[in-house]
Amino acid sequence: MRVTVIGSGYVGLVTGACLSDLGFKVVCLDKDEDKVKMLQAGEVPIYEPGLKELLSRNHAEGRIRFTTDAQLAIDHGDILFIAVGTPAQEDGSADLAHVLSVAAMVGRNLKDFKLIVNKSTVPVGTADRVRAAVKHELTQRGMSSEMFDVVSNPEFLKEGAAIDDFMRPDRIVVGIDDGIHHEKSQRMMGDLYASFNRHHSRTVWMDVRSAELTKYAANAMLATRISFMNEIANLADALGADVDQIRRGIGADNRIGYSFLYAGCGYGGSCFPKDTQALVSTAQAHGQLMSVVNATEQVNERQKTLLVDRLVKRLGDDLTGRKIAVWGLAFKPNTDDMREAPSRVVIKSLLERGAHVTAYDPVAGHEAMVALKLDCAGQEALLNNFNLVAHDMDALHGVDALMVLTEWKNFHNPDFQAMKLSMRTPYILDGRNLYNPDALADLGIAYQGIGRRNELINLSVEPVMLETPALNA
Ligand SMILES: NC(=O)c1ccc[n+]([C@@H]2O[C@H](COP(=O)([O-])OP(=O)(O)OC[C@H]3O[C@@H](n4cnc5c(N)ncnc54)[C@H](O)[C@@H]3O)[C@@H](O)[C@H]2O)c1
Ligand SMILES: O=c1ccn([C@@H]2O[C@H](COP(=O)(O)OP(=O)(O)O[C@H]3O[C@H](CO)[C@@H](O)[C@H](O)[C@H]3O)[C@@H](O)[C@H]2O)c(=O)[nH]1
Repeated sequence: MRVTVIGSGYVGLVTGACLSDLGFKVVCLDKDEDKVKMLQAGEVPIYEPGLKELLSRNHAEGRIRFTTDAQLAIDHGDILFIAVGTPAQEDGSADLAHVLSVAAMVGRNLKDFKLIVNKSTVPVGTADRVRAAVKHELTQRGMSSEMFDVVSNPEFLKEGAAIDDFMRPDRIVVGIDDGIHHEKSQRMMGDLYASFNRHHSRTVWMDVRSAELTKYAANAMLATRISFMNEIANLADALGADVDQIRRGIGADNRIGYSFLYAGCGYGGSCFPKDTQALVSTAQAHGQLMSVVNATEQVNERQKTLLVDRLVKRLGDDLTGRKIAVWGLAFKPNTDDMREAPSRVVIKSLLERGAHVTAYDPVAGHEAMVALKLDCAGQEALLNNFNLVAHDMDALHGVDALMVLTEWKNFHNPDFQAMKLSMRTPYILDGRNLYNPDALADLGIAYQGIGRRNELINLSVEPVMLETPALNA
């Protein structure tokens, strides 16, 4: 069986690389010529651990190719994956333009039976729309409209751990509807994922609509856990309790489990924010309420501003003359993805208040500049007060505070003594709860985590007063 993957982003490239590594002959199609040229030259346009090695090995062994040639790509695969973006529109609903344009392109190029597998995250009913778009093109060409099937196979990989997630899935959700091709489609999907089902079946078979909704339900559930813990953390701060102890206390209950209970400065990324919005939007369109998911989003919006609110409480609303360091820009470690990263909200807010921001991220610096330029469109002067540095310690010279926004491994055990010497005021706002509050108090570093008994912890290190009294407001 041959595989074509349409869309060479995080999901498409990982899918293509992993399936080629399992022995399938894969063609990856993308409409972005620059991206395809890079891939053909052995470069990888995104940062995802292990991806470069996997692609170059399978490319060298002739199992994976990259192209912009739609006809070649459609001819190649027995299975055609759709893995293009489904970004949020203004009203929160998913933009299906890329998915439907791929469907039409498939219909224009189809010559014999193909199984179209939708891997993009799409609202319920999208498979029907894909089917209709392909049929429309086939009918235009006077061809049989029965020479394809559409199944749903949502993807559950996490960025930063994408290859491991793909190669060792908890489950594989496959939605297939009744119809003349049902048996054939089920057999093809079974063959495709046979390597993952050897010991026990990880495939959960269902109908297409349920599969489409399963993806949103999974992301909304995970996002809800995070927002729930963020609210517990904020309450813990007010009450003098420690959310990390609470996390361990509740995680030990098998019914709850330990995963996705980490409080922090809000969730970001290309999935949770847009998928929760899309779910709410779908529910609205069908006259249903999604109160829990709505609340999850609201809590997350508030959480992204929490660190700035705390800083302002200490230093005043006007941060002119203040220097703030930021460690971590990507929405999570091990990725360069800046989509909906909390750092974007934090940095813009600091710049708008007049602060000078010096930031460091091990890999996302370039993407961060692109994102911040977008965020500051029309207010470009704000970026005069922003600079990126190449080493974490370089961000700290003379700063009034350090904000840690992404839990990259190399931030876990920094040289606190050296940091203290470098900063104007030793004050850390830890958005990912990396540090031990008591240890930092002993070192004489003012510290605020998320839900770490903040009201009780050593904030006795007073902020430095600036020379111009107005700047101390
Ligand atoms: N990123 C993740 O971690 C993740 C995980 C699971 C599911 N998803 C879902 O998978 C889908 C893809 O996400 P992504 O992060 O890989 O997106 P992405 O933006 O990284 O990549 C999408 C790619 O599709 C290409 N493309 C767009 N239209 C095309 C067309 N007509 N023909 C060929 N190529 C086209 C773009 O050029 C781009 O390279 C989304 O629906 C997303 O919600 C993403
Ligand atoms: O306990 C936690 C876990 C995560 N996060 C934050 O949540 C966001 C998302 O993290 P994660 O889920 O690890 O990364 P994604 O790559 O966005 O993966 C999510 O979104 C993908 C796209 O739909 C799904 O495929 C994955 O299953 C789902 O975990 C990040 O900002 C994290 O910092 C927390 O704040 N606390």
